[in-house]
Amino acid sequence: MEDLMKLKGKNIVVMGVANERSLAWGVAKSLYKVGANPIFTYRLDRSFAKLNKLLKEEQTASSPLIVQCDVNDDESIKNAFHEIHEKVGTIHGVVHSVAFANSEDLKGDFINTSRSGYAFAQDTSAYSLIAVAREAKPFMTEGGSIVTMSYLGAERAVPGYNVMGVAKAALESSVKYLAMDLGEANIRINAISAGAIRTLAAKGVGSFNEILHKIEETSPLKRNVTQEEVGDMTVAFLSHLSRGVTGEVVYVDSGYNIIG
Ligand SMILES: CCCCCCc1ccc(Oc2ccc(Oc3cccc(O)n3)cc2)c(O)c1
Repeated sequence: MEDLMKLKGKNIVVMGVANERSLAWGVAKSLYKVGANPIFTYRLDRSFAKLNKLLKEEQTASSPLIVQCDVNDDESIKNAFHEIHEKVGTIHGVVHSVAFANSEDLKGDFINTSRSGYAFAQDTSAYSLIAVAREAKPFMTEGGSIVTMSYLGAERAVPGYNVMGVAKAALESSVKYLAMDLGEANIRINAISAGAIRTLAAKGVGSFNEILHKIEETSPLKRNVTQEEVGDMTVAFLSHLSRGVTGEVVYVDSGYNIIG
């Protein structure tokens, strides 16, 4: 069978697995399906524990590399990518599935967003992609692909999404500016804009349940999307198949975003 994806044995850094519901874990499962070699980064110890448990259940061939990385800290990002390069050599892809905003900034009126809350959401959810791309680039000597996760709230005003929507707008614009810089190194960078999926993070966003129901009623496919569907489209963006695409945002949302 022709190897269309060309991901066998490729080193893909997956950032942001917090538990079995994380989008990043969906990406990891899709990467195992195509024989790639995921390397994981985590922030909190409880994520490290969850990751180890998930990987044991997944019966992965060799025990994968897991590295601590706090995306609010440039030194931590630099050290993480140096350690990854030391251990696996060339990096062929990076999945950035990391974001955070204070819960008080994810409900009520956006106009009441604090200066510090706004800066923290931007730093964690948007600036972190720039820092990750900068630190990964020197080790992506064979070219490659970077994928980040966004949401419709980057483009539309979605009640409750508030400060995270503005952070995702910055993230999606950063994807285009980073595509400009990374292209000459044959590194592509794109965003997946995922439909609402019940993750640990989703618990922090007000009006989440209403949105899930609305997608079932309104979207062309009349259903919500799954972690696996997001994982598969991310792998497509990491693979040879999307080699002509960079600076793009693709919606994996049952088509919800196209409906007026
Ligand atoms: C009202 C919009 C409903 C659909 C929201 C879909 C969604 C779900 C989760 C998303 O990812 C995060 C990540 C961190 C985040 O900040 C959090 C999460 C939990 C607690 C907390 O204090 N902050 C909020 C959303 C995301 O960007 C988008």
